[in-house]
Amino acid sequence: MSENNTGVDVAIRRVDPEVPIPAYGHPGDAGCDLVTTVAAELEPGERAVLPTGISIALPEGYAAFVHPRSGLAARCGIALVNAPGTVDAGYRGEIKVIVVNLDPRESVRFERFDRIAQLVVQRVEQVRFREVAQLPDSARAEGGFGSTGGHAAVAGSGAGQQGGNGYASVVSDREGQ
Ligand SMILES: O=c1ccn([C@H]2C[C@H](O)[C@@H](COP(=O)(O)OP(=O)(O)OP(=O)(O)O)O2)c(=O)[nH]1
Ligand SMILES: [Mg+2]
Repeated sequence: MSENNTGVDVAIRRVDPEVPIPAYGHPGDAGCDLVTTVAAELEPGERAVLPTGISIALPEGYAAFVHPRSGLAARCGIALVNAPGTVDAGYRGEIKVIVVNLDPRESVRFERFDRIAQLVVQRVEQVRFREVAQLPDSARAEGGFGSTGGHAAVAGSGAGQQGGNGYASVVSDREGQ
């Protein structure tokens, strides 16, 4: 593990006194790994909220994002339900990681202090929304959701209700949830 002598100071408190302070694996890495402080076994399709043993105080104008680890995703099918999880600058609680086992057959076991996710700290802006009757023109305009083409075929996508872009559309009437 390399020392991080540059960058932004972030106050960290160990909720679990034995947890290692997160560190960047290599100079220039974007994320530092988070561990679980509890052992857990996830059956296929099961999810869990795992504690990391740390809380932090980010400076205003920053947020931290809890990202998946690609090795766990590729080897075991572990994903984060809410990826990337957002840690607000004002949050002083313990950072938690919402993992899910997407492997259709194998269960996955984590031991205490296994690395389960990575934390990426970034500057963020708060904006002022200024309502207008018409938005300024742009090259993309309202194109989205595959408008540039070249996407993979979806098996069975011929059936069901289709939007103008060829994707089945799911319309929810559950507003404001
Ligand atoms: O993966 C995550 C996501 C969030 N949090 C913490 C930090 C964050 O500041 C707080 C709230 O997260 P979020 O805003 O995503 O959740 P919410 O469901 O909107 O809760 P709230 O109403 O408290 O904002 O929970 C985590 O520890 N891990
Ligand atoms: Mg929120």
